[in-house]
Amino acid sequence: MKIAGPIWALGAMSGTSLDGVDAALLRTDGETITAFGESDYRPYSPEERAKIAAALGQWSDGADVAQAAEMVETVHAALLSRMMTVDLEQAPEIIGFHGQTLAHDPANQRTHQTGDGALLAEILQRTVVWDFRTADVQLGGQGAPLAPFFHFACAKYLKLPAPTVFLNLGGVGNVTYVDPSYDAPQQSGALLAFDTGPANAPLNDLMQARLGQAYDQNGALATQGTANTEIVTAFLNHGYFHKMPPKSLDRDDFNGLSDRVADLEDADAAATLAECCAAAVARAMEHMPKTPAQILVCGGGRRNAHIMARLRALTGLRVDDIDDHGLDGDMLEAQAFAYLAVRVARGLPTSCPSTTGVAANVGGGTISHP
Ligand SMILES: Nc1ncnc2c1ncn2[C@@H]1O[C@H](COP(=O)(O)OP(=O)(O)OP(=O)(O)O)[C@@H](O)[C@H]1O
Ligand SMILES: CC(=O)N[C@H]1[C@@H]2OC[C@@H](O2)[C@@H](O)[C@@H]1O[C@H](C)C(=O)O
Repeated sequence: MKIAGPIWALGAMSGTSLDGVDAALLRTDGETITAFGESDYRPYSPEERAKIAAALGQWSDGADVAQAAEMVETVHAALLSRMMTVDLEQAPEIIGFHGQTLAHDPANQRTHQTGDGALLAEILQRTVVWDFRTADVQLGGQGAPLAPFFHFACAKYLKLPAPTVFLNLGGVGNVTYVDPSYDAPQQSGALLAFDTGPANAPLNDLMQARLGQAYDQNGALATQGTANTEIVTAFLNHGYFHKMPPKSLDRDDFNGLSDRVADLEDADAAATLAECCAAAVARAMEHMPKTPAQILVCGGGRRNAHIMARLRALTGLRVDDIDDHGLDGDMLEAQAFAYLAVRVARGLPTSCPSTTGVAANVGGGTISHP
């Protein structure tokens, strides 16, 4: 498809915290953000979440994966078709569909996002770009994170005057260092991106197992506890923290962490897991090329006041909720896949050596027309 100027694009992301699907409209030419549009969120029911959980870690199309795929496709089809008519002035010409990551193993050049974008193109009668990560891992990259090119565009949109770190606190945490003095994201020095470590996933698992709650609302439980320093120190000795970036994680790479807090009281266990999340981010800051002016936090974890306070204490930096700068911190990932869809359609790169460690710039993504 020919893209001569800015168009409306619709992006959808089903993240590693398994909470639901975000969808957002963005007007862009794949380089500059022209306007942010409507957005919506469709939470997964406990039964739907259980279907994904049953398929996590699987690579082949057995019964669990087939059930998860069908559910992910059905939920996306309903949400995206609603979004396509939410405002006719924002009718999208293209859709970026991430799908749901079930497994991620870049060392063996494989990553698995479930959900069939070709099927969605048929159902929605619109061009769908999907399978964004495979090309990158096949060329030796991490296949993640992919939001960094969009973070670069956001830095330009916000006219940020100095290097800034975008921090996403989802199930897993990831950072993008952006130097906005560069002209394009793929220029050497413009970006450095990688996953920091586990963020909300272990805390969510703890809350679900012990209290039947989806997450520690506002960090209320963690605030009442004391972090166990021995466990945090052992956590920081994990091999992942000794690797140089770019590097990425699977949701369950730190599964053992839950066992380590098994003997702690609820509040102390929550405080320990929150501390691990914040300490991993603080460790990540040691890799930044220059001290950033600020950390702008997006993703649901920015609502955990306890984690935000610990980030400020451990990094000594200004740590802001990105909403305070006029963006919607819940929708950055969905917007990112809208943005990346347009880039793929234009043949522009979506990752580069400093964002995924790939050997050369890559434009990942499969394009399916209806
Ligand atoms: N009010 C809140 N207080 C504390 N934590 C919250 C709050 N709201 C959301 N969260 C946390 O944020 C999580 C959702 O974050 P988000 O939607 O950014 O994750 P995701 O997109 O699934 O993950 P990823 O970025 O890893 O793909 C919830 O599972 C919860 O842990
Ligand atoms: C393999 C995979 O799905 N990774 C996710 C996950 O969730 C957060 C972090 O780990 C990040 O690396 C990535 O998602 C975001 C959207 C990204 O690619 O930028």
